[in-house]
Amino acid sequence: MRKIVIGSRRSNLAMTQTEWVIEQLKKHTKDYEFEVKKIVTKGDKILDVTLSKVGGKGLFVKEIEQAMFDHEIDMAVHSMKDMPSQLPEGLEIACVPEREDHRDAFISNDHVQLDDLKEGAVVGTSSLRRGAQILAYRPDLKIHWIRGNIETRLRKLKEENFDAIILAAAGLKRMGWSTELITQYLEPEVSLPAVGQGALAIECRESDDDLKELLSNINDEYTATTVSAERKFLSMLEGSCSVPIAAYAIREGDQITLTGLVSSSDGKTVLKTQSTSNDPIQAGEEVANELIKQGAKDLVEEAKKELGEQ
Ligand SMILES: NCc1[nH]cc(CCC(=O)O)c1CC(=O)O
Repeated sequence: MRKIVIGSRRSNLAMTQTEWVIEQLKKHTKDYEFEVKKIVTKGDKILDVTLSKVGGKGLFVKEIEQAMFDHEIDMAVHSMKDMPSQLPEGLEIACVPEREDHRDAFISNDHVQLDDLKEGAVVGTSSLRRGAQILAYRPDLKIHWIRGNIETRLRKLKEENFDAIILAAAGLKRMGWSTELITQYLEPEVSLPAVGQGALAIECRESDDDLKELLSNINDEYTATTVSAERKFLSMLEGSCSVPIAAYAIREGDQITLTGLVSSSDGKTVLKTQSTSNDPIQAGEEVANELIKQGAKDLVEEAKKELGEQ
């Protein structure tokens, strides 16, 4: 009997996601045992600055990937949206289970709806993407940065000077938190989600054929296809963790429709477009190329310059 060692970040969300994957895998096999090994990543240690300033996405996965190369662990369960678009040689996303809710969740004190927040109200988020889209929708609001895990942010909403915060609905649902906590779901028309939001990425060594076969049992075709369109879009806008970027794809029949967005942090310039194709990669390329034509790379360059100056 082979033992599969799974690396996980230590946060409650990461552990819950890892335990969920183990439960799913156990439905398909009795030939494996599973062990979870907690790994602290740089992203878990740096909590006082916005992610874009400390190096963006790779932060939550690097140490975990190293442990895979070192055979200390065999696989890892990540939030898809924390995954860089390029994986290191030798590792792969072996499966993508069914996506949880893709939407952002708006949570306010006293359950005041976004449209009803008083002028100048303060919304807490650590995401450039959420901040920019909220400002595009309600330019009068103030965005204040808030970091920490889900529990910390909910506590800060009550204890600090925030009128509302925005979190991924998926995280709250996975953790089994009451959805009554959520004042309002923000549909993609208001807040287009992060690439891969609500989906998981299960990563392992490319050479581990037995494990890959086991993992294929919990792959969800629909999620894998739509997320691949979103990630192709992301990969074509390099350096984009310094700029608000969002994408969400759906599939109807064999047609994939991808919506992509790149904007300035203040929400004043928003580039957004949509493309439909039966090939997710083509949809990703078309949306990226159209936004590049509209000036997306200039927005990325401007944002990088601003970050450098701070
Ligand atoms: N960046 C942190 C992170 N990574 C994944 C989730 C939530 C779950 C998901 O989107 O899959 C969160 C928290 C949040 O954005 O509120």
